Amino acid sequence: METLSEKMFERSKKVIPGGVNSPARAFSSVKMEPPFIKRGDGTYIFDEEDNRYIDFVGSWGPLILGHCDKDVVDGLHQVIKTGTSFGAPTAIEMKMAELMVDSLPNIDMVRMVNSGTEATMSAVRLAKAYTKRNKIIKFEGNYHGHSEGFLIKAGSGALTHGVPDSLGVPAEIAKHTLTASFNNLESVENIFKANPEEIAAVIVEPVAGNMGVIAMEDDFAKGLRQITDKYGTVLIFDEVMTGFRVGFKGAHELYPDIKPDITCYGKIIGGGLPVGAFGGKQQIMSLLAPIGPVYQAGTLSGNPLAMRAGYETLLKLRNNPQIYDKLDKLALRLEKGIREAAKLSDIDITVNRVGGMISMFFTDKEVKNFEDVSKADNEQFIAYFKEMLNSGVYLPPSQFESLFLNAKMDNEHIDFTIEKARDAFKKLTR
Ligand SMILES: Cc1ncc(COP(=O)(O)O)c(C=O)c1O
Ligand SMILES: N[C@H](C=O)CCC(=O)O
Repeated sequence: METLSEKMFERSKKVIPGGVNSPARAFSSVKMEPPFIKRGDGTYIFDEEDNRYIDFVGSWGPLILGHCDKDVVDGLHQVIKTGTSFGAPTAIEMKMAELMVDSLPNIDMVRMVNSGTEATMSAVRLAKAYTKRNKIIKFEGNYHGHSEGFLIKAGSGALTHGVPDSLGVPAEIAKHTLTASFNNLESVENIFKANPEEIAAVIVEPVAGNMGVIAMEDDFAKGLRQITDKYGTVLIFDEVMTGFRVGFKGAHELYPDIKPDITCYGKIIGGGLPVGAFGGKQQIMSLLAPIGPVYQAGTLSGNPLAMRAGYETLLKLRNNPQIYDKLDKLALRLEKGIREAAKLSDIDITVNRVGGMISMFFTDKEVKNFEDVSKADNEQFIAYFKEMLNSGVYLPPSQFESLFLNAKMDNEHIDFTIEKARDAFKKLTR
């Protein structure tokens, strides 16, 4: 018999391309149909049939406090009674910007937008204006949203669905995006040598999460700063995923000596509502309209609901730094448990982890860049994913994505997941 989710998917597909509003959630990557999610509660989500899953997707990163955190929900209730949007300056935008500027090194000013895509797109425009150059360097397998200049050898859904170069991106635009290999400084140096006066920005996910989790190696990070300084190029950290996730100060905590010129945010800073932001040095940010010549705008930018949800989330994270220790410990427990479980069944896996971000590749090789990622066995992943889902563990439907732990999780959730992984691995070997 057809499930409610199957019925809804059929219905949605008639009116929404592919039945989804973002390809990553279509589940075609794992050759199945997605459950429709009805509600969330703490660490769990429930589908239309009321099946309960431990949620390791967390809306793809924003829900570090889990679903329906009381402070976030209370804050939203207060806001909603007083109006949802004004298209005018508000106190909560000011407080949110102050909180970010006070908390984060390297951010003198910040501009709010509505998505990570808008943040990275605007950051690059700013870098191009600042340097009066047209080209950027991005890394193979890194994902910076879906604006034209970024859909070149991109990660996430673009990678999972095998369309790294989207149709509709004109060659004249694509030619300004040069791609280098992550954790391979030589590949960056070669591009600079060939285009010494042309590179406006290098944009990087400091901990890549969109080809699975891969951290920048220290020398690579240092080298990026040195080479961008040498050529007068803007260094952009895309912390849409890692911001307030791998530590309260995001990647700044992992690479304290590397000071990016612009940093992009999204996900966690909206507490589950649509948001993005980019910030950096005053001399660069001052180029933005209305004080400067770089136009950037948004009807709903800084809207009170997203700002309040984000503000409550950041306040809670700032006031409870033990959350990060907890996430780290839980993720370590998961990492060890998964490794042991795979070993029991002689399954080759490599687990990469940074704090509460973790991913697992079906390969026995070290995974340091996109080339390594592409050697992982996808058929095995698909079989594993299905087993886990059927056992009540909701993982991202691609091994090229990160799992996200949340603050409502505890050892019990992790041990349950490990037990289910052990069963799944056993079935893979049969
Ligand atoms: C690192 C990174 N940058 C940018 C984006 C784009 O953000 P959004 O989906 O909010 O447009 C994402 C996620 O989608 C991301 O993970
Ligand atoms: N990997 C993407 C963002 O981090 C997944 C979210 C999406 O594009 O729907």
